[in-house]
This record gives sequence, C-alpha cells and structure tokens, in this order.
Amino acid sequence: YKFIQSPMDLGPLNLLPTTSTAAASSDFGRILFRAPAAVLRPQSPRDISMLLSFLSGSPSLSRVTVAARGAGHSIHGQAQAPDGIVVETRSLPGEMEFHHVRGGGEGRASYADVGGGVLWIELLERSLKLGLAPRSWTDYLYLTVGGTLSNAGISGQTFKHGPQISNVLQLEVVTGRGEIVECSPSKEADLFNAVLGGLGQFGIITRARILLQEAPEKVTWVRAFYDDLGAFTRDQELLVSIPDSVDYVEGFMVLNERSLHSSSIAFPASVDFSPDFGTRSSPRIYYCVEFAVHHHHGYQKQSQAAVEAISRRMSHMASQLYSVEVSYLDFLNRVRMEEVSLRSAGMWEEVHHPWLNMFVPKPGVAGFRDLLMDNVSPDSFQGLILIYPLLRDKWDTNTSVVIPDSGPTADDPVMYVVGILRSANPGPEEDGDGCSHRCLHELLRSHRRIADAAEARLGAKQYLPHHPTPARWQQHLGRRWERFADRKARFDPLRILGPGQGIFPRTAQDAAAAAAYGS
Ligand SMILES: Cc1cc2nc3c(=O)[nH]c(=O)nc-3n(C[C@H](O)[C@H](O)[C@H](O)COP(=O)(O)OP(=O)(O)OC[C@H]3O[C@@H](n4cnc5c(N)ncnc54)[C@H](O)[C@@H]3O)c2cc1C
Repeated sequence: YKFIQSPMDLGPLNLLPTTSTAAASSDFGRILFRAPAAVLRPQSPRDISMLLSFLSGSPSLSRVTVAARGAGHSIHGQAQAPDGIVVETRSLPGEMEFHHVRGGGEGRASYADVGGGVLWIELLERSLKLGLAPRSWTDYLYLTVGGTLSNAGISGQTFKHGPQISNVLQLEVVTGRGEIVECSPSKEADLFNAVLGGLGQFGIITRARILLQEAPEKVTWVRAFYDDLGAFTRDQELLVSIPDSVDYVEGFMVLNERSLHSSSIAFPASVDFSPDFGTRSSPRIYYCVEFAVHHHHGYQKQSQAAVEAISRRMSHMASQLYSVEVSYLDFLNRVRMEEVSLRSAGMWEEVHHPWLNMFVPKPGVAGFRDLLMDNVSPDSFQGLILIYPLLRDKWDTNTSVVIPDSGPTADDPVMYVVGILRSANPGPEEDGDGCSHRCLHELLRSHRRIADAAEARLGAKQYLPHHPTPARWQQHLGRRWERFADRKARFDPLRILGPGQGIFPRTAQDAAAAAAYGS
C-alpha cells in the first residue's frame, strides 16, 4: 500500500499491511512464498470494484497487480501477488440463497446463489438441510467456489455431470476494469466463459449460481484391487459407460505399504489386501478402482442390487472387492479424515506438496504410467497417485479450461486425469523421510520432465497448470491462445489480475522473475 499516495485514493477501502496476514504470501504447496504489499479483505463486490477501478484508471501504477485468494490451496503461488495486492475472498458475504424446484424437469432446476469466497463444505452443509446438494465435486471440500471455478473442479462425479464449471448457471464478476458484471451463457457470455477455468486472469468471481440435485441419503462405496493396468482401466471405462447406475468413479495406484495404509484411512471397510510389492529393482505395482452408487430414500434394495450386478461384470483380483455403506456427507467429506490424520502427524501444513496433475488422452495412459515409473521410486514414494477417466463431451470448449486436443490419435471420448499428489517432508534427509531444499527441487525438475515428455509424446495437458515462461503458457494454450489473449485484452487490459500464474507479465523484469521462480 506504499504506492498509494493518499488514503483518499481508495475511499473507505482498508488495505492491510502484509505483516498482519502472512497467509497471503503462502499456499498449500509450500514451495513459493512471495509477499504482497497489501491485503484487501472485501466486505462486498463494491470494495473489489473500487480497488480495480482505481488501479485500471491509474496506468502510472504500472507495477501494482492484484490476485484473488480463496482458500490458498494452490501449489505454485497462483494466488500470490508479489508486491501487489491480495484480495482475500473469504471475507466476502457468506450468505446463500436457495431456489428449490421439486420434481425438476427440462429447464427447471434447483440452484444456490453463493458468494465466491464460500467453501464447498459450507454450501454442502447448508444445502443438505434442504435435501439438496451440488452435482459435481472436488475430492476435498475446504476450497472456495471462486477458486475451483477458476480451474475446473473435478472428482469422481465429473464423468457423469462434467466438471464444476459445467454446473454453473450464472456468475457475478468484477472485471480487471473494475466493472461488476452479471454473466451467464445467455448474457455477457464471453465473460462467463472466460472466467470459468480462467485461472483468475479476467475477473474476480464474487457470486455464483450453482446447480443442485436431490441429495441421496446414503452411498455404497466400493473399492476393488488390480495387478494389471489394462484390467484396471477397462473396468473404470465399464463404470463410466453406465452413468444411470454409477454415481462416482475414481482410482489410484498402490505403490507401497504406506500408500495402501494412507488410502484406507477414510474407507471404513476392513480391507484384507497385503500384496507382494516386489523388490526395489523389480517392483510390483497395484491399482484400485473406486466407485459409488447413491441410495435415495426407499430405494436402498435397488441400489444394493445395482452394486452387485456391476461387481459381477468387473475383472479385479480374486476376492479383492470391498464395499461399505456411508452417509452422503461422510462420503463427500472423506479427505477431511485424511487431513485430520496428517495434521496430527505434522504432515499437512508443514510439508511441501510438489503436485502434478495431467489430463492424458486415453491412448497415452500406459505410456504415462511408464514415464511416471521412470521418474518415481515406488518404495519411497510418499503421497497418492490418482488415475480416473473423464468424458470429453462433458467439457464446454467455450470456457477457458485446457484439455488435450482431440485428433486422429486422441479422438476417443474418454480421457484420463492423473494426479501425482506427493508430500515432501522438509526434515533432514538422514531420517530417511526428509526432503531438503535440493531434494524438493529435484522432485520439481522430475515433474517438469514428466510433464514435458507427456505433452510432447502423448498430447497430455497439465490441469491446475504451472509453466515457467509466457512462451510455455502459449504452448500450453495452443490453438486457444489467441482467444485467451483477446479475452485478457478486453477484460483486464492493464494485466492487473492473476500475476502469480505468470501468463501475462507486465514488464520484462516480471517475466524474468517468473522464469527464475519457475526453473
Ligand atoms: C487437498 C487438496 C485437494 C484437492 N482436490 C482437488 C480435486 O479433487 N479436484 C480439483 O479439481 N482440484 C482439487 N484441488 C485443487 C484446487 O481445486 C485448486 O487448488 C483450487 O484453486 C483451490 O481453491 P482455493 O479456494 O484454495 O483457490 P486459491 O488457491 O486461493 O486460488 C486459485 C486460483 O484461483 C484464483 N481465484 C481464487 N478465487 C477466485 C475468485 N473468486 N475469482 C477469480 N479467481 C479466483 C486465484 O487467483 C488463483 O489463481 C485440491 C487441492 C488440495 C490442496
């Protein structure tokens, strides 16, 4: 805030010095720590509008950038604004309005209007009281509506309902010019599409209208183990081909005892699976398919029969299928249990999270697994590797999100997401589990090698992307680059928003700094 000459410049806005809110300099990744000059805790969209109108009307303040920060669960400083202003959206009004249409029908859906800084868990808890719930989720619910809609928001329901950005009816956005705009597919559609998956580049989402459905009472949650990638993916594809019977499909790799144990924390069935993981030079890898079927009141028997019928068609390892019934809330909030366990071991906020997520065209899945295994030691890997299928036709190509191009080698309706969700404990390496600064940078380099090779050889694209230079961003966006840059020029012409992404540096100095951080 030192660059604002007079407090009158920003009227009643109260910019806080960074020292009073260190969170704005950090995120879940614990890899980059870049302090803003000030933090704004907006009480209304008007506060954000006032800030952005002031900055966009003062080109002389050419260095001042602004980043929206939701729950700060980014990995690579995407919600940071070095020397700029961080807008903490959690302070926006949290009230929610529900529109409940009983029976539904074409064009008549239930929805909720919620603030951009609301957490998905808050929306779930409120909507369940009305017997309703959003249709599409992320695995972890302590993320903000604005934060996940700026990326895509994916989980095991995405094959059926599309990502969260395909389940939004309307947004209120404050553009980089400071205008407050209500937008939807039929009104200011270009802004609506720009902001969805827009990585915080075009505007700050202050309100969103989220599609709801009748909430199920319970869920049958099933896990089955495999020792063969082909059988694993074939069963996942079987499950996503029957969306009338199946409500959720995910899966993960089982690399060692530790990954087997940590993935079981939230799954309340007693699992009797103790496979031979081979040796360091000749490791054996396993896979786990996870699916769920909802139970609505009075239809429990039909749901159980559906699970049995589906299970009979699957090709998992003999007797390695486990199923359990849980409440819908416990099912959706399952990662919270893992969080509580990791927090108690000092392994949540205290550790680095060098994560890499990629969308991989279906023909490239085995190649991606091989690439991964060339760069990962299964016996010492800490974390989780998710693999599950998504269906291309559930993604709206008018939005800003980037998925692999379909083409002669990738025109299959199925693509996969692979999430390498690694933890790296900053403790001393002599302890066996520790990962020093040098080790962390080696992990980041190995992820970059994987991402580069997967992009070049398999046509994969990063999800929750991170690229070291604007040129690499252009490559990532590919044929979408021109539209993305055109939208930037219209909605944020002074390139004020989203500096932490490093897509549109304002000066050569910013570009050099971004490249140094990214390397
Ligand atoms: C434990 C964990 C589990 C996760 N699981 C999943 C998962 O299953 N599926 C999935 O899709 N993702 C998942 N994510 C990733 C998560 O969706 C993204 O990191 C998301 O950005 C986090 O939301 P946030 O509120 O923390 O956003 P932040 O990290 O605060 O911000 C992310 C980006 O969005 C921008 N932004 C934030 N709020 C707004 C707004 N209101 N308007 C415009 N731009 C905004 C920021 O400037 C930044 O560029 C997970 C992350 C963690 C840490």
